[in-house]
Amino acid sequence: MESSATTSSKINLPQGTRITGRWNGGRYIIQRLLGQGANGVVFLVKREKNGKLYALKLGFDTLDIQSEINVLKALQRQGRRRGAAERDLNYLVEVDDFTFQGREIPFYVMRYVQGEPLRAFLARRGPRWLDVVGLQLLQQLGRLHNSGWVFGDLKPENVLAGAYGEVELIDFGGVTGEGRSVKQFTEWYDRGFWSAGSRTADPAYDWFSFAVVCIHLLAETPLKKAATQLPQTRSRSDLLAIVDGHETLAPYRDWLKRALNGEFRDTAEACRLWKELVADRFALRRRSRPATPGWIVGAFAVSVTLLVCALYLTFRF
Ligand SMILES: Nc1ncnc2c1ncn2[C@@H]1O[C@H](COP(=O)(O)OP(=O)(O)OP(=O)(O)O)[C@@H](O)[C@H]1O
Repeated sequence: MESSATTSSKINLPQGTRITGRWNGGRYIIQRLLGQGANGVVFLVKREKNGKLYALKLGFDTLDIQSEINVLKALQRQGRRRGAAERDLNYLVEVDDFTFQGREIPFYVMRYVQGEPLRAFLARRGPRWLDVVGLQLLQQLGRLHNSGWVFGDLKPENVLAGAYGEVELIDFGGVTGEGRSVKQFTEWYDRGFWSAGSRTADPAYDWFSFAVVCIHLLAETPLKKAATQLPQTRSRSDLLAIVDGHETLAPYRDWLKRALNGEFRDTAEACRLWKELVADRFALRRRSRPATPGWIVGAFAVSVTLLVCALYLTFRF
């Protein structure tokens, strides 16, 4: 049995602690705790060699963290073969063990993603930003799907959004090869939980989770209610009814229904249709803008400019 003093969930490493890799000798100084999940604890660290900031994840369970590392390595290998952007190839920095109180604790170092969880981001910036972050997220999923992977555990906590709505997926613990059984999932976003299909990894599994993420972000109360029903009465039609019945979801209605029913040809089509709905909404807003008092226009201008920049960047890349 594992001693509780040395499980990484119990490790309370203060700022300034140096983590030295047993095999590669990489040295990292802890700056602060970034977060803690089921599989590990993540610190913001500074690499001694170059003074750069990274995120370092110490694993609670050797097998779980090893499977995460295997996926990240495989993604990197595939990316290299396909000539992926340098930035994507540099996500995983290094893998090693840290000796703490006589025990080896596996860790890996990854790019530090500066951003805030999706829910906090939308709460602060407004729900309209879902247009931008949604597209970015679908594009990221598309890249994974093109390489034969499915993200699996898609939920708002696993998406970090930056100042311009650029998004990054974190926590690759649920990433599963297409055709295999999804490794890690969270009830609400899981197709099986809603008796809406299998837990076999396919791109449609991620579209479904993405749709539930949107419902969660824009219509949380009815989702909560539907999710607490008995398993035998809970179904995909509950989600479709929420999509039909809630005005906040109206702009995304057709798209969400297709996602819940797994009706896209592929993720590229899901992206294209999302782009179209965003463009339609943007055009409609421009046409129907009422005459607004000058001071509101002024106050609003900054956030609109940011949103327009983000839309522009999103469509360009
Ligand atoms: N690359 C990163 N950059 C910045 N913050 C990160 C990064 N990776 C993880 N985090 C932070 O650490 C938290 C925990 O990380 P992660 O989700 O990978 O752990 P986990 O144990 O797999 O979680 P879960 O319980 O969701 O499976 C995240 O919610 C996030 O706030």
